[in-house]
Amino acid sequence: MFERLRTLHTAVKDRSIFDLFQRDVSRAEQFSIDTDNLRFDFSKTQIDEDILQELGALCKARKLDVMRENLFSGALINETEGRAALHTALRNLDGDPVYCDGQDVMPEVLATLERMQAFAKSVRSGAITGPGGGFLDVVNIGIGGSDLGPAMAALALTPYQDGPRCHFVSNIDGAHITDTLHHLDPRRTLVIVASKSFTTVEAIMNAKAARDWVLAGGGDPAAQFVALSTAVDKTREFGIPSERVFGFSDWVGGRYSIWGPIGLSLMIGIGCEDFNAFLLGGQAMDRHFRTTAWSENMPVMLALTGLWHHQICGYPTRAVIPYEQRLSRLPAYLQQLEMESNGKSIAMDGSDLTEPSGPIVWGEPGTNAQHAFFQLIHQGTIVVPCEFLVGALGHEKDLNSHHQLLVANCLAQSEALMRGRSADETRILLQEPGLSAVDLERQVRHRVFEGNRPSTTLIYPKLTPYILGQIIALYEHRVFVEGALLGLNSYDQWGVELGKTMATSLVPVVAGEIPATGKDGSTAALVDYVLKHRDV
Ligand SMILES: O=P(O)(O)OC[C@H]1O[C@](O)(CO)[C@@H](O)[C@@H]1O
Repeated sequence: MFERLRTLHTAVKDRSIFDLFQRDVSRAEQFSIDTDNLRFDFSKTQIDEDILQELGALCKARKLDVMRENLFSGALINETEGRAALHTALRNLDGDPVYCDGQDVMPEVLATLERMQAFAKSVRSGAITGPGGGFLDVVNIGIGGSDLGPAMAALALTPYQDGPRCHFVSNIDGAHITDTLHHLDPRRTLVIVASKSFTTVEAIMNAKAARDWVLAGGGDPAAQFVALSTAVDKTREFGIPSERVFGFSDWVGGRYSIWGPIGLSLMIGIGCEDFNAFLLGGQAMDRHFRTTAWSENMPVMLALTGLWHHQICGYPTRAVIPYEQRLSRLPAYLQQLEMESNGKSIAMDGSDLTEPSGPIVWGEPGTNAQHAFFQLIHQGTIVVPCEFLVGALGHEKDLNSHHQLLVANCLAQSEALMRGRSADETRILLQEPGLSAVDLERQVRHRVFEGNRPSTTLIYPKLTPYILGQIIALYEHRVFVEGALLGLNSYDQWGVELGKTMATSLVPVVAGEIPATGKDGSTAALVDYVLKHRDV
């Protein structure tokens, strides 16, 4: 499918990216995309005009415009589950009709949003309280898409946090809920049980533990529990009153759900106005994605740059490095968004995928990452394309020099990765009296940077709710484009099922209730180890 692109890659792979800038003074402008004060710069890559043309031809051949329209218009693009993928409707604040199965989904979306707003306002104002008084803390219990989105965004938007403190419990490891609830007041804590299916064992088990904690502390679960789910019958069984349940439809995928009820903790933390700004940012990116030609379309170019590096150049992973401490959960969020969506080996039509699926995505915030794994990124034998994110301004006005140093570091990394440092340049730096020629040469070899390592930079004015909304929607659409070009379904996740089933069957084995009969030698020996060490 990508033969012509591979031929182009072979032709250009050894040329100097840095030289491309010498030859074309407009390269930075030409290979950057702006929308609504966000800039995506992909000029520090090997992509040139010919490659762009070919990538554009690929979009055309794959009928990306038709598929894009299917996404927005509620077609059942999640074919293996017979569902639409309509998360964009959750931020369609104008309420223009969006039809799914012949029904306009917008009246219900907007009504739920209004209910969420009324509830969030009452919690924030103290009109709704726990038995001990106004809520001081909100604990969101959920995992995967029912955790990563609000947890990532609540941290990202800390400067806007002016409501009760938000906490997130996801792991089945009892340490997570224990350490979270430890300092909280069981009579003044609001517990939000977030689970699309309301069957996920981690969410339900932690919710039960939280309920026990509330009861033991003299609280009242009926007044302190809220559920966010598509499974209203199951929330009822759990004992959560229907007026405290915020439902959504199955056309919202877990990892795309932060825009609706799953975002309730965020809404309570930052307030309705800022949450609205977050939705507006997402909506602005939707409009841009839906209406802009490929060559000027930010999500498309982000996806195509990723496709160029992974599927064509063969770089197995991509590092996401936000120079923004508050985006430290973004890499984890993107790992679910990208790898759960596009980590597939079967195409939509049931055939084997003929091209590599989506890449491994990983990362940490800068500058910390520089002092950890950047050695490998600069001098290792594996090329890791880096995706930098940075804001022109920080929120800490009195620490402006910190921010300048942060930005300088971000720009320095992408420059250093591209330019490298030659042996001659290194030799000059190392010259010192008394250093023998042999020692000098030995040192030089270790200190040379071959450079020519690609990176992109997403730069924004300042991390506001609106900008965060733009960024998250940008990445969502990038996943859609990559999935569409590969011909796979980005909206199911069957690959997470097997491990869940096996865990269920192993519970009585690990509890020592039944023997490990039929298990492989390694699993049986590990169970044996656990049973022997249980009382230590
Ligand atoms: O919201 P739920 O139904 O509890 O699911 C949580 C997460 O589990 C997954 O199904 C994967 O196991 C994710 O797709 C989802 O976000």
